[in-house]
Amino acid sequence: MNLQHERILTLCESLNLPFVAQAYPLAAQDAALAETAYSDFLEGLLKAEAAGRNVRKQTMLTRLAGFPAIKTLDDFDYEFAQGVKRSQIEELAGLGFVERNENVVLVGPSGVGKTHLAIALGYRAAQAGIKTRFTTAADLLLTLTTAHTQNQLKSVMHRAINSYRLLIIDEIGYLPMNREQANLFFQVIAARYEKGSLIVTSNLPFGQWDATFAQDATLTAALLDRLLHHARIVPIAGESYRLKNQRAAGMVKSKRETAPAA
Ligand SMILES: Nc1ncnc2c1ncn2[C@@H]1O[C@H](COP(=O)(O)OP(=O)(O)OP(=O)(O)O)[C@@H](O)[C@H]1O
Repeated sequence: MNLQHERILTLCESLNLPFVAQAYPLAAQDAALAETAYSDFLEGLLKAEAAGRNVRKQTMLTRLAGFPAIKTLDDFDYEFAQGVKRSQIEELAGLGFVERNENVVLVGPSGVGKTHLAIALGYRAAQAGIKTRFTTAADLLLTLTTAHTQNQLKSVMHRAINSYRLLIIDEIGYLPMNREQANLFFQVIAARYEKGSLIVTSNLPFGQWDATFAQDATLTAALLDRLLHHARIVPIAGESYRLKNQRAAGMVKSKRETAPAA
């Protein structure tokens, strides 16, 4: 414990300053060579600690979000996605909608980039320090029905739904729900209403949502009312990006080619 280096490392550990501990030997050497002012040296070390903590938090929030893959807005091809306005997506990327507890609804056929955009916005949020969670409608329902049968709905609603500032629910519309599932889903939307942001994706136009929600037109109307009251809707049209290469190689026909002649 006689070496100053060891004493500094011990102090950094007890004061929880891991990034100062990491940065200081080189920073001290550089400062001695450059005859840096003591205050600049200290500021540099504190900046290293702040930057290190920020990266650690971003990594933790990205892991916590449970994205199935990382997709970014830089990877998104706006030329391909029909109807998506770059200006609208860039405005959403500013994350003001999360501050205002508003929702984003991405609607369009399979493969047009709804999940890609939802993840990209969620990733932005996690990078900005916002507690975010990605789930599919099917996984969410499984969690909720299990909690319901185990009489733990309240605590699971808090842990899996309300504790996140941004909740992404992917693929609404692919699985028809029974009445109990539709009720549970309604509770999620109602619990988040004006309290936290949602990004949802669906392949179904809103007029067909009752087909998913147990054919219950009243419940579907109440759900859409809450979801869409403060929402930005992003309609996406066009062909599936997944089949882009096959179409280009002539292995799959485009929608235009398969449409009946007018
Ligand atoms: N405009 C685009 N630019 C770049 N990649 C895209 C674009 N659209 C889709 N992709 C890619 O194509 C694949 C399918 O897209 P995605 O899963 O986002 O589609 P989706 O609309 O959610 O479809 P589904 O309803 O079937 O889930 C992903 O790998 C995604 O990154």
